[in-house]
Amino acid sequence: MRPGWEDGRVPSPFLSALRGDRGDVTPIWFMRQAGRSLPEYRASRAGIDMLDACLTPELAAEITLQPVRRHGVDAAILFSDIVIPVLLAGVPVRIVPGRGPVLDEPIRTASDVLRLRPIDPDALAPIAEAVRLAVAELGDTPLIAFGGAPFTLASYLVEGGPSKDQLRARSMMYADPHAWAALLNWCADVTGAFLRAQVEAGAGAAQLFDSWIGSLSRRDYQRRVAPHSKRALDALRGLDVPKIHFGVGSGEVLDLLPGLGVDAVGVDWRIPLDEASARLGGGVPVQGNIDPALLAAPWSVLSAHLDDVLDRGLAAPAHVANLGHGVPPETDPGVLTRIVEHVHARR
Ligand SMILES: Cc1c2[nH]c(c1CCC(=O)O)Cc1[nH]c(c(CCC(=O)O)c1C)Cc1[nH]c(c(CCC(=O)O)c1C)Cc1[nH]c(c(C)c1CCC(=O)O)C2
Repeated sequence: MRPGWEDGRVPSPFLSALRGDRGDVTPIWFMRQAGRSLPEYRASRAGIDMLDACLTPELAAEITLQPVRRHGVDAAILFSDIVIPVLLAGVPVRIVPGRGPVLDEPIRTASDVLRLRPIDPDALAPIAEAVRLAVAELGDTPLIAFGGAPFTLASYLVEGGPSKDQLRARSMMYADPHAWAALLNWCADVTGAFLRAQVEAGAGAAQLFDSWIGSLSRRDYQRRVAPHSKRALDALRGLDVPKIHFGVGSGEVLDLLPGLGVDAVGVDWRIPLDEASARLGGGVPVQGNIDPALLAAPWSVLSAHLDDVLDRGLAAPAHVANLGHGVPPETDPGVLTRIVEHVHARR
């Protein structure tokens, strides 16, 4: 009998791929699959603030399930946000539609950092409950836990909102290295607690998102950021789930990422997967890297791109198909369903 079949459950192609086993079918899910591209999401969210929705377990679970029902993807990802643990640790943050997380009082000085408090584990109860509700409905489809990497979180905290090149955050790294290290440790600990709560409640895999990693030099990433990302992932110590690192613009640091202790690496659209796999040393499962810009292209153009991504993904031990970044809100959801069918039909 094949391992994993003993208990009568079908082994998940997604979890197998993260462990390095290439099955008959390439698994697929989409970053930001739960969101504005879905009419059922817009209906569920009508009149409800984004962060309130994340903290309402029944609603968060329902939104988590929507893309699985509609597209037949191989994994769900919890409907939540990277700033939820920041909010639950008592830092006022809101999400401005069309912009992203905003803080009216950014964290910029050593004394701002000193005022940050650890997260109270009880505050994570609504997250754990949302995970339990979603997992109960998902059956054999695994749920992905996620968190924001310390650098991406710190960038929002220091800048007070989204920024072009994270200059203020990168300046703090040199202007006050001690405050910087303390801030990144705090971010690692809150995001680590968020990840751990999701996995303890039943998530089957975990992904760390470092959306702003591409603004860092290799040297700064290695010395002043990567140890904190590792600290966040180390919060999952003792829990047997595969871990994925995803960063936007991470090409120059790709080879450093397996050193964080992850099982698989997500790749954005900028470098082809065969090149990414070579940079990773050839032994690491990859995830990605359909260019979101092609979602609006004619199907012949998009499907040729999908085939190219799948062919190049063969260079790695295993491949989880995904976009190179999140689903744009204006995406036609029918295109996403068609991509899932196309990827699943290829052998
Ligand atoms: C940087 C970042 C954030 N949040 C996240 C990241 C890392 C990944 C990335 O780079 O995209 C992570 C995130 N945010 C959300 C998820 C849910 C799971 C999923 O992928 O489906 C995940 C994994 C829901 C969300 N998070 C957000 C939405 C949109 C809220 C809405 O519908 O109004 C969703 C579905 C809000 C949000 N939150 C954030 C931004 C930039 C925005 C977009 C603001 C906007 O364009 O309106 C911060």
